[in-house]
Amino acid sequence: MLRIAVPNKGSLSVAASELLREAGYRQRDDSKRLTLIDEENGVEFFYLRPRDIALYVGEGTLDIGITGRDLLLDSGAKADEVIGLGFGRSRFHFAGRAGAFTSVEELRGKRIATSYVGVVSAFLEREGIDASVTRLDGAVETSIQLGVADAIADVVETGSTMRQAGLEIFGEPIMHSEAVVITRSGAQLPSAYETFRRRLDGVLIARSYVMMDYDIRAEDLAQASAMTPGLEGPTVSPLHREGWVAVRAMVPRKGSQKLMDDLYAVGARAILLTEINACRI
Ligand SMILES: Nc1ncnc2c1ncn2[C@@H]1O[C@H](COP(=O)(O)OP(=O)(O)OP(=O)(O)O)[C@@H](O)[C@H]1O
Ligand SMILES: O=P(O)(O)OC[C@H]1O[C@H](OP(=O)(O)OP(=O)(O)O)[C@H](O)[C@@H]1O
Ligand SMILES: [Mg+2]
Repeated sequence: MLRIAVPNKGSLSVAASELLREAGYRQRDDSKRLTLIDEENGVEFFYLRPRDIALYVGEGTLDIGITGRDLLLDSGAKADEVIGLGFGRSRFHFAGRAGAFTSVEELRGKRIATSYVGVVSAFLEREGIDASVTRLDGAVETSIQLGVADAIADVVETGSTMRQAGLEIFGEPIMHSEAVVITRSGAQLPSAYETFRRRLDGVLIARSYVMMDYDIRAEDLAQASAMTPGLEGPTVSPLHREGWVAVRAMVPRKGSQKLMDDLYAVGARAILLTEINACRI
C-alpha cells in the first residue's frame, strides 16, 4: 500500500483533502480521524501535523507527503518537492515595529522570534548576519509587543495579521511557499506512486486549463491555431460548411476571456469555453 501523509489541521488541511478527493481518493469525513485506508486505490492516508510530515517522509516511514515548501526547508529532512500544488501560497518575511528597520543588515545583534528557525538561521548564515533566533510555536507577531523579540520572521499571506499587530515587513521575501508533494530523496517508490502522480497532475491541469472550441475559415486557421496550440496541437475537424473548419484545444484558464476576444478578431465564430472535469495528460 502507498502510504501518504496529509495535513490534519491548519491552512493546508482542507485544500489537500479536497485535491485528493477530486483525484478519486477516499478522504475522511471526521476531522478527528487520524488514519484512513482507501482499499480500492491501495492507499493508506495518515493525517499528521504539517510540520511533522517532512520528517516522516524523510525517514522513509511514509512514501509521500503533502506539506508546505517552507516547512520542508525548515525541517532539513532528506525529502524533495516533486509537485507544486498551487494552494497555501504565502511569502516569508522579516518584520518589525513600523519604522524600526529598513534592511536585514540592521538585524545584527538583534533578537528574532520565529516558528521557522531552520529557514531563518540558514538565511542569516548565508547573509553573514549574527543575530539570536528564538523559536515560538505561533502567534509570533505578538512577541515584539511582549518584549521577547526585536523582530520576527513569519508567514504572510494577506498581511492583515502583521498590520493588526502594528508591524511592517522589511527586506525582500526570504522565500515563497505553497503546498507541495514531497518524497524521500533518492527513494525507490512503489509503482502505485506513478498513478498517484498522474491523478494529481490531472486535477491540477483540469483546474488551470479550459477547453476552447470555435469555427473558423480555413484560410484563417494558421493564425488562429497559433493562438490555441493546445498541448500536442489543436484538433481540427471538417465543418459541414464549405471553406470552414472546427477547432478544439486546451488553453490556460488565465487569460481565456481575452483569448476569446482575440480569436473573434481574427475571424473565429461560435467560440465556446467549457470546463475540464478531469484528465490524464
Ligand atoms: N494565512 C496563510 N495563508 C496561506 N498559507 C499559509 C497561511 N498560514 C500558514 N500557511 C502555510 O501553511 C503551512 C502550515 O502552516 P499552518 O499555519 O497551517 O500550520 P500550523 O501553524 O502548524 O497550524 P495552526 O496554524 O493550525 O496551528 C505552511 O506551509 C504555511 O506557509
Ligand atoms: O498575512 P495573513 O493573511 O494575515 O496570514 C498570515 C498569518 O497566518 C498564519 O497564522 P495562523 O492562523 O496559522 O496562526 P499561527 O501563527 O498560530 O500558526 C501565519 O502564521 C500568519 O500569522
Ligand atoms: Mg499557523
